Amino acid sequence: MTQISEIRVENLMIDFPVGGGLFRRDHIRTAHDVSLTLRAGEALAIVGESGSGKSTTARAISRIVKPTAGRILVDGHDILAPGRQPSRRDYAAKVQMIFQDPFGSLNPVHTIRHHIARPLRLHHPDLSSARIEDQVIATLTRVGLSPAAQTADKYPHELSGGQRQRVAIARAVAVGAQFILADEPISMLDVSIRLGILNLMDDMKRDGIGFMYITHDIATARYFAERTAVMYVGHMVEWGESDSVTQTPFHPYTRLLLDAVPQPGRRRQAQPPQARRAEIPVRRPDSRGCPFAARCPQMREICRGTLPPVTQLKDDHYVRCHLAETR
Ligand SMILES: Nc1ncnc2c1ncn2[C@@H]1O[C@H](COP(=O)(O)OP(=O)(O)OP(=O)(O)O)[C@@H](O)[C@H]1O
Repeated sequence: MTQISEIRVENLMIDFPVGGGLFRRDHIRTAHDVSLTLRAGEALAIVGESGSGKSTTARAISRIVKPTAGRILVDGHDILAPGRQPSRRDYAAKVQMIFQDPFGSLNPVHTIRHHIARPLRLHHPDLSSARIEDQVIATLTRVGLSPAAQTADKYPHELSGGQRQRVAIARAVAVGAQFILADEPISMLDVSIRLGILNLMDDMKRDGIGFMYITHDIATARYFAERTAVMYVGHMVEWGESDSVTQTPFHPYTRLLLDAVPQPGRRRQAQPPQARRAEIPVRRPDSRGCPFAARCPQMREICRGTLPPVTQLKDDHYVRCHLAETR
């Protein structure tokens, strides 16, 4: 299986039709000009509140959702271009999604062995049963589900939430995932076991697996991901090296997210009233202005009418904010 070293998303736009009659359909814009790069052995965190377009972006990369515009380049090859599309099965094996609720993706009537062995058989029809069993055991051991033979005999309901998420990761690895798009993989787990899953994914980075880590929690993004992109209503508002984005945040929305992170010994600052009151807006293809304007404590007149351009703050730190233009 050829190795993918980079998945680059360029200027992705995703619109969904909503309501309306047959001929006058309205659209909402879920992703606007999203550009990002996933690299083998690294994690990119996508951080933002509900509805910011994080999952839709991941679904476009995994080819579940067809983008309205933009390019997805896998090692330079545009997989959306006519005639250039890789086989769905091959791509799906290499680029896999895992979800918030691992129970939802496991079938309660089948053992863990079945869940790992079935995709292995599907993707490697030439493997003997003995080899499949060896791989099931090796994979369960690799994700920390030891003793693996005992775990393999169990049913999903006999495992804890953390163990089930490990099974979901094992299943992705078993079929040869090179990139894992992890959509809030720890948010439903007990706080005490979240770190174990993040550490497991961190180990897998060292084996060359690339991650897109979708989260509401900028604190775990900083812990796990080399790079972080903050999204707000379909727009990337700030991105770059995680340390730079989280230690020297520029965008008022990033600062709001960081301010909401509890820190021992620090009293939470009072948030500006605008940041608390405004509704999260719905964006349409013809929406203008900065998506965060209505909530922004530093909103200026230009923010209402003009989408801010991208400003480079440092070597690997970018922001879309009018305030950055007049620094
Ligand atoms: N198939 C669809 N049809 C119409 N609207 C959709 C569709 N899929 C997603 N949306 C809308 O797109 C917006 C972004 O959704 P998305 O799930 O990508 O956000 P998110 O940042 O991942 O949020 P969450 O953390 O809640 O999953 C939401 O307003 C959602 O309702």
